[in-house]
Amino acid sequence: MSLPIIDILPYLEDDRSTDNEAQRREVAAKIHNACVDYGFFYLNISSYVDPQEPEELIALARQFFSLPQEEKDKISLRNEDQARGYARLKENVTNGKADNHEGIDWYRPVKNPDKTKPLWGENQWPTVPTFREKYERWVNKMKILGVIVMRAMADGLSMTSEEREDLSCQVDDSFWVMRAIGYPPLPNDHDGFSCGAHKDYGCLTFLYTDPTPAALQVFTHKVDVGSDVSGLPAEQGSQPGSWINANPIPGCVICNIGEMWEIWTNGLYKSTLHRVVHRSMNYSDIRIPFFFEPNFNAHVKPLAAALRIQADKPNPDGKEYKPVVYGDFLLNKVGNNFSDGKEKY
Ligand SMILES: O=C(O)CCC(=O)C(=O)O
Ligand SMILES: [Fe+2]
Repeated sequence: MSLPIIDILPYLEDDRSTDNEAQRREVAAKIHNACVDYGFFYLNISSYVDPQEPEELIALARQFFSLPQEEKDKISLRNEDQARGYARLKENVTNGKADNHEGIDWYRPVKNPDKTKPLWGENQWPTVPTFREKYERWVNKMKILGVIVMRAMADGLSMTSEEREDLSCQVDDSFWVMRAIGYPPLPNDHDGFSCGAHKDYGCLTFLYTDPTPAALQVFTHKVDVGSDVSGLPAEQGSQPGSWINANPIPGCVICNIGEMWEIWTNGLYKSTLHRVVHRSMNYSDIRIPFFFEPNFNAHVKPLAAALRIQADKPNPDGKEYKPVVYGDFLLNKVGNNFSDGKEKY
């Protein structure tokens, strides 16, 4: 069983011929179905980026992670707002357990930075030559891709042009996050995870990775797919379903939706649990997710278009989704992610 593969090409083209319209409708429908069924899909972006470009980013991150610890600590997030910068191995915590990874996070720059305020500091960059310019170029491309995929998703929900405009105003100044992660292999007798099961909290994640297989695992509610993952703790509580591997596919990023999409669609699209287990190899697995998020002050609430769909087919779990301001939701989340918890704020 593999997640759907969707080529974004028709949404990149400027021509609005009848052919292109039909292709766009097909892409929008595929994304809609993937979001209802899995909350995850492969997005083929080979006509949007040169495949060499993300490979260079992986090589640059590998170069940084192989530096001596004290070099890496020079850009520690502890110098800044506790979020922007380098986090050592096991400094990040998911579900109360230390993750077996190190990483660097960069967020959308803010006006009047103040590192005493959560998330409001400045980004820190490795001195590895060309690192910053190449990552910044990728961030710009992924931001544009985010807007393009949002347009396709609005079409997939049959939104009116006014509704589309209203949604695009919630993401036109995305409070994005770029992350480079290094996962050293888990020791064979280790019962934990490289990154514990979690949902992403924002809007859209575009994940590019080195070719290491069997690292990212995705939880699917479908019970009729044989799980290709065994011998690990359940982590999903009592929910029925299976964990499946999401191996990298050349030319694609792995795309998943975060909790904001769950609210926008009143639970029609589910933000999906995923986790990383990297073992049995003798090298670090390098992975570079980009998180396309709503604006910091976006008011996120169930969209009329999703409620129209649900009028025919109500949300089976009957849960009521409450509106949130994205920035407030984010501040609450990041406070929970590091070893010393909320106290640092
Ligand atoms: O490294 C991966 O494959 C996934 C990382 C991830 O889920 C995250 O950073 O939110
Ligand atoms: Fe994630």
